[in-house]
Amino acid sequence: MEKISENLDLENLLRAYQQCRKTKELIQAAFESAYEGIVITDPEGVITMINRTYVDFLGVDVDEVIGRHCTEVIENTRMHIVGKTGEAELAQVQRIKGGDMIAHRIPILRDGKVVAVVGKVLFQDVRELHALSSRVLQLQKELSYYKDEFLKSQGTRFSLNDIVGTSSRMNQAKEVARRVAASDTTVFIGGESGTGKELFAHAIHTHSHRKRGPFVKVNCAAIPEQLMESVLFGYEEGTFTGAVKGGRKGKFEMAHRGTIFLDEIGELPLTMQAKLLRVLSEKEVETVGGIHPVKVDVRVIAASNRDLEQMVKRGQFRQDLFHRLYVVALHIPPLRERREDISLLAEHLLDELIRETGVYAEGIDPDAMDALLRYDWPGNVREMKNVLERALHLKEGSTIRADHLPLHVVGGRGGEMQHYSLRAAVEQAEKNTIQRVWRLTNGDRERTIQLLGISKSGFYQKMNKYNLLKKDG
Ligand SMILES: Nc1ncnc2c1ncn2[C@@H]1O[C@H](COP(=O)(O)OP(=O)(O)OP(=O)(O)O)[C@@H](O)[C@H]1O
Repeated sequence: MEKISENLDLENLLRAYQQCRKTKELIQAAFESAYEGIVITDPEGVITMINRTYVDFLGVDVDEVIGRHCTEVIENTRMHIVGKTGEAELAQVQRIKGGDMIAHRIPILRDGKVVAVVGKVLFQDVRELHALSSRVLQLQKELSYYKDEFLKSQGTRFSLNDIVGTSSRMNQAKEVARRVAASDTTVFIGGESGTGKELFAHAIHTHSHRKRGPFVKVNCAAIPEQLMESVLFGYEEGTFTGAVKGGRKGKFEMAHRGTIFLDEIGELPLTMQAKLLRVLSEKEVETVGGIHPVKVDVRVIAASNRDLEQMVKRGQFRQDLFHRLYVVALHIPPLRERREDISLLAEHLLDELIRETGVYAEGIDPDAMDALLRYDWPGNVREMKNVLERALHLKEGSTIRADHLPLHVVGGRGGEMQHYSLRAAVEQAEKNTIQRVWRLTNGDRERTIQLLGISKSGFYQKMNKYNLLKKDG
């Protein structure tokens, strides 16, 4: 009986020993293959183990260093100190072989007493850490750049907050846009050219539940009639000469789970209007040359600066499509009907232009602002942006002045129709030129007369006429 239990004990012991050996081998392998340098000492600092990474780095042999005190092998080590204090030292900078290392020193405690100290050199040099962290920063920058580009390509760049304007008409339009954004209704945006219809379409998409989906813009006026169907609905491979291999997705499919913005919808030919109506009612598209219709989940926003109602009356626009599109109609008022927004817009656009062009301007002087406020802006916000861009490049000083603005903008003062008068335009040009040369020569009369190529008497006559002597002389 005793013999049997002795055998069993021995067998258990053997199994436990084998298990221990296996574990030790695993630990050894992990220890040796570690990228960091690892050293283990006893509480006094005598090295008991050291891995290959560390000895290779130190340029010593393992056998040479085992049993030696850590201070004899490793510069600036504190393993023996941690052995005494029993307190871990983490992420400490330790200079070894002329480089700054990051070191961890961890005491191993048993029954409250230090039995060993494990030291780890995490990076071979702090510079590596710096390099790594600057690489991470670089990658973060790249990531945010690509995120931004992605959002731009998805068209989700503008929100209602980016639409400048605090006039009651503009606030009303923004409020309607905010309300319709939440639903999936088709929206028609009307308004003169350059009033910000596209901006509103973007903002509605951004405020809708489709914001993570694509925003696809189609300029109906820019697509040749014969290509329109394949551009909007796509085509199958081999449908026509020049067709891309594998076919091509149409704009509707591209906008799946997002928004399609049909700009200048008034320019859509009648044949295409019928096809568009079908897509809107069936929610599926038929690709050119395709057999089966494709289901699409798309919200439609359409815009036009033309009076669609009039077009319906004249038989140029389908009545049924008109009603489909006019579920909600949003009208963006022209700038001349919300003059309160002009100065805010001008300042906003100038800031935007400074960022875009890199040309700096301090601001717009009161005279120039006065001209902007009086002008009728037939081209609306887009025209204002063009006028300011031109002024930004023309200006010699730091602010935008009236004489940097086009004649028809400045000439608009003092009467609605004045800018149509040739005499007024010529006079304005004369005045601007004299003023500019006068400033350029710092008020040097002789030089001004010479540069303008006029007589002395002619000069005084014009200076008086335009009231320039009192102002500048
Ligand atoms: N309220 C606004 N705030 C800031 N920028 C604006 C505003 N309205 C228009 N813009 C800017 O003016 C320019 C023209 O706007 P947008 O293209 O949206 O006009 P649109 O009505 O769609 O013109 P079109 O009918 O010619 O297509 C753009 O650069 C746009 O960013």
